Amino acid sequence: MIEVKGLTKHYGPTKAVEDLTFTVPPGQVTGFLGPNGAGKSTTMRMILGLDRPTSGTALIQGQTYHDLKNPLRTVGALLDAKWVHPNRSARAHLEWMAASNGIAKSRVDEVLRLVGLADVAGKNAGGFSLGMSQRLGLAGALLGDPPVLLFDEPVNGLDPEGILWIRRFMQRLASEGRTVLVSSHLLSEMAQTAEHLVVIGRGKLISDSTVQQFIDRSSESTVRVRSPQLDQLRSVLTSQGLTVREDGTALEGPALVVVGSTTDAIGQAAGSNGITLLELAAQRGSLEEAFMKLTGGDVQYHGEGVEEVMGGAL
Ligand SMILES: Nc1ncnc2c1ncn2[C@@H]1O[C@H](COP(=O)(O)OP(=O)(O)OP(=O)(O)O)[C@@H](O)[C@H]1O
Repeated sequence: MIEVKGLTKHYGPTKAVEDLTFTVPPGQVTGFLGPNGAGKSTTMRMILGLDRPTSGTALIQGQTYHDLKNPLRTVGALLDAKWVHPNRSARAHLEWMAASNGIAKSRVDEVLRLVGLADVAGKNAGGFSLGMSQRLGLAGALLGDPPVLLFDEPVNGLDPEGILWIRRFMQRLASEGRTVLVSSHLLSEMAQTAEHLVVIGRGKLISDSTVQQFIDRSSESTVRVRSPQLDQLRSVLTSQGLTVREDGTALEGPALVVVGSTTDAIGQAAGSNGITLLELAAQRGSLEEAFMKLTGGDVQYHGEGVEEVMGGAL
């Protein structure tokens, strides 16, 4: 379990992380989501004792990182896959890590097998593709068989096969009862990977819920309706207290968009008032819209490029 309480980090005038409080429970993948510059890496670095908080605390299994007696046996992390020594083989790299942390050499072959690198264990890690480097990073994180794992943007730059592999691997680690925190700026990716979602923007907590709750709460459900008696239908619906908008995008003729109702309720209301319906369709806001709506005001890089940053991300 990871417990973050009032965590704050200021770099001069930059408030990278501001009073963050959330808990990462074991047994499920928790997505840590936010646009670029939201403060995800800074938060993870503070959890791992690599950055000192301005205030607040981050506990791993009830202790700060610095108080852990056997850090590698308690928490594993994948922050930057390319930090391995370029002239070392994958096995030599892991053996060096194991030796400096009092971990048995036999564990090295175990983790190489776990991440599917057993066949290339003797090859220079410097020549590894990004996907293989990520696997080696994972092997390093798993050396101490830790109950807590942190991954910072692990699928960045990977091909679809690599993404699928990492996603399944994280889910497997969680199903073994481990605490898995994985950061991403991709809501669509997190929706397929995580069960629990902590969303931040500009260093502040925006949402802490299940992925489904986040989607349900933030993406607006509407019903689109067409009728030859549109004015009559509008007054019936507004008299029931519903919010009704014109649908300007309709090619087939005028249509209404009704907020906060269901196709059943609207169909009944139309029927009991003798109104003919030509179309009655439930519409769900997309995940992308939900994320934009919630973090839109919190995107750090306004102005030029924001379309690219967000559009490319989602
Ligand atoms: N060492 C530092 N010195 C000054 N400012 C920093 C430092 N590290 C991070 N920041 C600033 O803190 C903010 C949060 O950065 P951080 O890297 O944690 O965000 P992030 O959500 O991980 O984004 P990304 O996905 O782009 O890495 C940004 O404004 C960043 O410029």
